[in-house]
Amino acid sequence: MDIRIFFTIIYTFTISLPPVVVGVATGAFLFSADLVRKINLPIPIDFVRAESYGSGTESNGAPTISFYLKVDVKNRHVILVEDIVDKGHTLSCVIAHLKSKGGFYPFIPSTNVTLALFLIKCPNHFVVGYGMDFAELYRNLPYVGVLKPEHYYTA
Ligand SMILES: O=P(O)(O)OC[C@H]1O[C@H](OP(=O)(O)OP(=O)(O)O)[C@H](O)[C@@H]1O
Repeated sequence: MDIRIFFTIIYTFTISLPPVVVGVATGAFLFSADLVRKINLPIPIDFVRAESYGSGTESNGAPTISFYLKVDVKNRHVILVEDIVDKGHTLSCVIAHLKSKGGFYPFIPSTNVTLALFLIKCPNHFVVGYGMDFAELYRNLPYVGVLKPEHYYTA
């Protein structure tokens, strides 16, 4: 059997396992919780922690990401759950890491990542609530709101 066909069969088999849900904490914790309760399968759920905004409203451009996944994502389909994408630094770091965990079958990455994003369209305002924060506050609001600039401008 051609080696590529062999690995494609293995890939098809492994990728047909139930997906692994990986939420990006902290912001995506409520969306992740709501999302997984709609999935009627015995699926593993885990989180990575990422932070680049600190207590301000601008990304520092270099997210601090802690990967302490308890779940093995190798050869699995990962549903990556994010609350919001702004500059995209966090997302690209996390995806690169997840893919590096999986290695490659010939020609095919063995860890597939699909993004489940909460805020797909967002006006150009600083939004909080439903997991999203300003200086660690407002995450528990049961809705998404716009933070008035007077709350974060000090000068
Ligand atoms: O596309 P980017 O510019 O990288 O920004 C998006 C990220 O910023 C926020 O996280 P934050 O750094 O505020 O940490 P938090 O999830 O703990 O609130 C948000 O939850 C995303 O993960």
